[in-house]
Amino acid sequence: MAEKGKGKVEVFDSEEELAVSLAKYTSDLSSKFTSERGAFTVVVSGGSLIKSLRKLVEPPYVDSIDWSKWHVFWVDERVVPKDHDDSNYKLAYDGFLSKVPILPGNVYSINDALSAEGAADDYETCLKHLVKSRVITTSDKTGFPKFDLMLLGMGPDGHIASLFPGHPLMNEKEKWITFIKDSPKPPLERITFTFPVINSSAYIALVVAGAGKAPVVQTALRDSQNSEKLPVQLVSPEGELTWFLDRDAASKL
Ligand SMILES: O=C(O)[C@H](O)[C@@H](O)[C@H](O)[C@H](O)COP(=O)(O)O
Repeated sequence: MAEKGKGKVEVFDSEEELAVSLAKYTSDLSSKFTSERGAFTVVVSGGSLIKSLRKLVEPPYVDSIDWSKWHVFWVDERVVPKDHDDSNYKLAYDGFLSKVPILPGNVYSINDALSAEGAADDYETCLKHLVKSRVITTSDKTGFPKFDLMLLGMGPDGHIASLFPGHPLMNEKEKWITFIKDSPKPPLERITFTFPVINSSAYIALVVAGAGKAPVVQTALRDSQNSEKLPVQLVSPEGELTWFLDRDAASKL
């Protein structure tokens, strides 16, 4: 099922099948970017996405992917110590990163000794260095950093990253990374990529499973008339957008 302007929509009978297909998609893009430019920049969210990446750490992908070329980033991170249960770094490390030979120096986690403002600035500075050294490419169109692949979850309210419905951060046009101190989803303090960076991506996968998200999937993919757009409706990458939905999440389409 293809939806003009809203990306490609893939619906799977189960979350298990979704996870199998997501692993193949990610592995294919890893091969493409690794051979084209010797690096693969991958941005992950927190939440249930990490569990849906579980097939990547199993054969055949665990052995066939050239993990040494991966550079891993977080689209959003909670401002907590890295060993805290709320940390998106810890979630990804425990469920994914600790199981594959990605170089520790290629894992770009938040500086957890800083305030939210400080951590956002520090992360943006880190990205600027990586753009300079061409690990991260730049969009010719927007001048913002262009990541090879963003793997994003979506909340039941339609938020992506830490960009929440109706929040002024949705309108940030200049900063690459910003911070929030009044997140409606706990914990309160987070840093997040902004829309200009998210939408400069070469590939974005929106990974959504479960019946609880069916109403917002319906709004995002069927109802373009609502005047105030949800964050997920503003995801519109320069490159390709693919929705990975399980049957429950797609049940209202
Ligand atoms: O820090 C976070 O909360 C996550 O990074 C967030 O952006 C996540 O992707 C969505 O909230 C969806 O989370 P679920 O998949 O768990 O609903």
